[in-house]
Parts: sequence; C-alpha cells; structure tokens
Amino acid sequence: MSNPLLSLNYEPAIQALGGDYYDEVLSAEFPQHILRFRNDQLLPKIGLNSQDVKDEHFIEAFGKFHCVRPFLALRYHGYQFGEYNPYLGDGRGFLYGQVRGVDDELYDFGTKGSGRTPYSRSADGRLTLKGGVREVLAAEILHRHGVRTSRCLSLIETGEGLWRGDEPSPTRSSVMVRFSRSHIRFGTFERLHFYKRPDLTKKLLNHVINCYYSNLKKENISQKDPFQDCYFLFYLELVKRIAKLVAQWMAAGFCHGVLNTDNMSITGESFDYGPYSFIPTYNPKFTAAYFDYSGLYRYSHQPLVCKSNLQLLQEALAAVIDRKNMRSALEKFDDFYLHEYRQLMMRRLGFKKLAEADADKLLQLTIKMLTDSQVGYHDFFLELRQKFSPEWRDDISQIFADFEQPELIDPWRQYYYHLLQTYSDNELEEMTERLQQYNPQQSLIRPVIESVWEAITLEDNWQPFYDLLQQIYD
Ligand SMILES: Nc1ncnc2c1ncn2[C@@H]1O[C@H](COP(=O)(O)OP(=O)(O)OP(=O)(O)O)[C@@H](O)[C@H]1O
Ligand SMILES: [Mg+2]
Repeated sequence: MSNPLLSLNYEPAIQALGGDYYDEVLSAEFPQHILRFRNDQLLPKIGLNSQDVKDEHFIEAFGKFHCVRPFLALRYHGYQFGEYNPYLGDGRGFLYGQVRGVDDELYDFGTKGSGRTPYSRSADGRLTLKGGVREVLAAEILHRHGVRTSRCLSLIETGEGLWRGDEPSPTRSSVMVRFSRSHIRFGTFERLHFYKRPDLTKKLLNHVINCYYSNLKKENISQKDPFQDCYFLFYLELVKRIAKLVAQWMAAGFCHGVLNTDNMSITGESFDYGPYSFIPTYNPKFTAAYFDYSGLYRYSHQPLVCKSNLQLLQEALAAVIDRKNMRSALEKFDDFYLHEYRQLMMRRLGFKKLAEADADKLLQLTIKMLTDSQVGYHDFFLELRQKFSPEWRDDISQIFADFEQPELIDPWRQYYYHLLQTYSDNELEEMTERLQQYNPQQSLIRPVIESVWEAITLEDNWQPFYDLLQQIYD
C-alpha cells in the first residue's frame, strides 16, 4: 500500500519563489526509528483518515525521509536578546513540504532535528528526545488553551547519543515534524533588509499576503497594484494577531522563554517551544530560560517584547510599507492586547459580557489575590472550575470557603459575589460551562513534565507521557 503521507498533493509554494530564500539540503540518516508520537488530530485537517496512516508510514516519511522532493533549509536572521545575529537559518531543520488543508489554507511540514545544514555552525543539527517531548506537550496544551499555535505531527526517536550542556549527557535523540501555518519568521525579512534586497522583500511579502492574509486582498483590490492597498493593512493585522497571541500566552500563564525575532512567525502563530515554562504561581519576574540572565523575556515582559519585535520589523518592511502608517498601526498594540487579555481572563473567571469597568476591577483583584496568596496559577482556575456553584450567587460564604488564607481572597470574593447578583439561573449554568471550556484540567508546570520525562529516561516507560496527553485533551 502506498504511503498516504508521501502521496499528499505537495505544493512547492516557497520553492516557487526561487533560491534566494533557502538552501536545498539532505536529511541525516539515523541508526534507529521509533515512533513516539503521532498526532492523529491533525490528519483530518490534511484530508487523511488516521486509520489509513500506519506507524510505518510516519517512519518512512518523517524518520527515514524517503522522498524525492528537495528539502529546503530556510534562510533567516534575527535579533537575539537584543543583538542582531546574521548567522542563523534552519540549522537543524528544513521545510519538508507544504500542503493545502481541507480548509483550503496552506500548511507547512517543518522538521526539527533532521541533520546539519549550512546554518548549523558548530552544532550537530539534532534535537534531544527531551526537547521533542517538551515541544509536543507545549503545543498540545497551548492548543487546548485556545492559543493559535503550531503543533507536532510526529516525534521519532532516532537512537543517537547527544551531548548537551543543559541535559545529563549523552542524552537520547529525536526528529520532529511540525505542522504550522508557515515557517517564515520576522527574521526572514530582517535578513533581506540586511542584504538590502527590497525586491526580495516585496516578493516575499506578496507571497505572505497571498497565502496568509488573503482576506485583505479580496477586500482591497486596486487596479494598478493589487497589493499596494494591502501592505499597511497587512502590518495592522499582524500587530493585531501578535497582540492577541501574547494575550493568549499571558492568560494561559505561559512564558515562551526565547522571544527572539527568529522565533516570531509572520503569520502570528506561536512556535518553537524550547526552554518555555508555565508559571507555577503569578510572578511577573518569572523567567523561563536559564540563560536569560537579565530576565529580558520574563513572563510580564512578553507583551512589551513582542511589541518591540514588531517595531524592529518595521525597519525590514520599510522598503515596501510606509513607515508612518506602520508607526500608527503599532500604536494600537496596547489596546488590542488589553482588550484580548481582559476578555480571556474574564472567560477563565466564567464571565462573557461584563462592562469594561467591572472587568478591569475583577482583573485587578484577581491578579492581586494571585500575587499575594501565591496560590498555584493553574490550581486557582481549576478549583474555580470545580467548585463553582450557582449557589454562590445566594451565599457568599460558599465562595472558596476553604481558601487557606481567607483574608487574601476576601476582596476578590466580595466582588465576585457582587457580580453574580444580576445573573439568572441560566446564565449561571452558562458560567459553569464556560469555566470548563476555558480552564483545562491539566497543567504543564515543570514538575509535571519532569515526572513524565523521569519515567522515560529511567524506565523507558512512555505510559505517563501518553496519559498526560490524554489528560490534556480531556
Ligand atoms: N543542535 C543544533 N544544531 C544546529 N543548529 C542549531 C541547533 N540548535 C539550534 N540551532 C540553530 O540555532 C538557531 C536558534 O535556535 P532556536 O533554538 O531558536 O531554533 P530551533 O529551536 O532550532 O528551531 P525552530 O525555531 O524552528 O523551532 C537556529 O538557527 C537553529 O537552527
Ligand atoms: Mg528557533
């Protein structure tokens, strides 16, 4: 039987742009291929039935890379911790192929850990198995939180021993295939600016608008240049998407860890889950990456950093888009962000339509209570989901009745009670449903990941990993 993953109708959209944007590369050959994760939820999105795709098919396509298509290591630069780095690019991955989803949108299969490329510098082109496991888990839980994220399609253990400074070594190896809207990064444009190629910038931007912002084009066709009216709208839409994305991270309690411009997608999708961490308790200074010595990418800095990355991008896009227009678009970032963050936090608290002043007050009291009490960030929302009862409207003493430090929750409790007063029985029922939808059962704080990894590394026991994935979906 032919391999459904190999017989997909691959569209060479990036390849069609020409060789200025990539290098053709080969995959590494691995001593072993053990499929550790396959994402059956993604297969229907590309028109495949999971029963038709066997484990061997994943291994053949995404472990052994039996395929004649050229694999493309994409070229990019980026600002890393504030410093411009012109030595980046896909150093351990490539664009495997692009496919049209059943929703008619274009998707990328991108690898991670598939071998050395011209951009590997002195590194090995590999991904540790732990790194792969962490990325699979982050993407799935962020998806559960409603974050616009890339997801892993497969993770295959590859039987090599890797040496890493941040893992006991030798450590096990893997290769991952990521399913995303696009692997075009802010840094892809920054590189074109660095080489002073406005022609290539414009060509790539037109491609991005065509594929990922096509609604703008339909609404704004002008006679002379069909893109001319879209450029500013594209940047405005990107500002909106990034503001929304960072609000989604903040509400989920997610700290990405490495918000360099090479890790920011031009489609506004979230990706690259390396040293990320979910905050255990509400702490603005929480920093995920051990090498982030100054705390530049700490939890509370994320909106600011994303805004400043958007500002840096203006430099690269100025060859095509009017600077003044981009500046005025970016001025809207804070409003977009606050609007989204407020709304998401209200949903986690069970509310849908609160007046802005009420929402702001409840948000402020929630953050104060979470900060002062240092109750688990995830635990608080999960307990709210589990304990919430329509009876809270009529009896304030039932609201978080057994909270350990009652004086710290009291102002929050009073206000929450006050807000419930106008709610009908029906509305309270809807709140119960909303609390379930927006507050997942499962958390992904570090000890949770470490315990899954411990079972894998000590006993080669993968059951806790599969159980955790199941709990994420529940
Ligand atoms: N083990 C490695 N071998 C070769 N290059 C590497 C390795 N680890 C990181 N790099 C390169 O270092 C740069 C920054 O790495 P970073 O961790 O942000 O990206 P990545 O995780 O490899 O990939 P992606 O951003 O696609 O998730 C990239 O150019 C990346 O390709
Ligand atoms: Mg990266």
